Amino acid sequence: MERREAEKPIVLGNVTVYGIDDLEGTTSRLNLSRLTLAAGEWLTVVGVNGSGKSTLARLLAGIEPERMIGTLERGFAGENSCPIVLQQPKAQLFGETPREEVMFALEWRGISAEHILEKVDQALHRVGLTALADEPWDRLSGGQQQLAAVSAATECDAPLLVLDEATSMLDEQNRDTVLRTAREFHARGSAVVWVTQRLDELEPDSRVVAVGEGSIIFDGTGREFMYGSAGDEQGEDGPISPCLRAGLRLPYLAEFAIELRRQGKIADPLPMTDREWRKVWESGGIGETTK
Ligand SMILES: Nc1ncnc2c1ncn2[C@@H]1O[C@H](COP(=O)(O)OP(=O)(O)OP(=O)(O)O)[C@@H](O)[C@H]1O
Repeated sequence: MERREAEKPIVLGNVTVYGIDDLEGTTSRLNLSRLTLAAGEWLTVVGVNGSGKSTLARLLAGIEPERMIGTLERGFAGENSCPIVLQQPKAQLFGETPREEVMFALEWRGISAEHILEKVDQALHRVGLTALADEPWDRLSGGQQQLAAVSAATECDAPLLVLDEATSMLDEQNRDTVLRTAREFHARGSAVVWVTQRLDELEPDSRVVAVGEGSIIFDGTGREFMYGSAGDEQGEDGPISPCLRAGLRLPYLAEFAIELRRQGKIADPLPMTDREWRKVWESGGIGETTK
């Protein structure tokens, strides 16, 4: 790909994705006027069940549904569709076992035969699947299949990786492993689309898009999504949280931060991370807390 093309964003313009029989009707699965994704960006997509997250994630990965109108410029992602980890991993697995799955990914990446076996072992070890490497899929749990799919997808050398609720079947430890693996992939310069229902996975300064009833209802930082900003509709206690507008429940600690702000005990920017909360406790919970 030419250098200039590799720097262009993905752009979705005036996109509507229709449901099964309603191309002539008024309902749609997704309807947005414009959304861009820059090379190397990390984008978290949130929203309630059925809001359109997966439809959006697939589009960003380059998988165009049949009943779609609008434009999809692939920019830095190029013409090929990108690796995507689906909520139900079994639908996407090519190989018969975790080892085969990762091996195919490495072959696709063009890794030479002499290095492949060692790299497959390392990849499976990273996600804790060494002992299950040669087991057929029906002897693995849904979560273990999800780990194999993540392991294969992150071994690819792609400009974009899409993970659609890739931790939905995982316990806390494996969820951390997958999040870390995705962050390492991102640190190598690729863009990542991370679809989640778990608001504790949001980073304060990272971009979040919220989807509601097929529309983009928020596009800003994680902190703005949680706590609102000056430009948002104001309630009695400050800005109304876009998280609530998206129909999602605020995490307990976020509710607590808003209550402390209401009581005048802490000020914006409200804390989100463990480190920021620690500063609140250390400062006695009053005044400028997160800077
Ligand atoms: N293949 C399809 N054909 C027609 N409609 C579909 C198809 N897949 C999904 N839908 C509908 O499109 C809407 C958005 O679905 P989508 O899977 O994008 O939502 P989601 O936010 O990812 O949901 P969840 O969190 O439950 O996975 C839903 O109303 C769903 O019923």
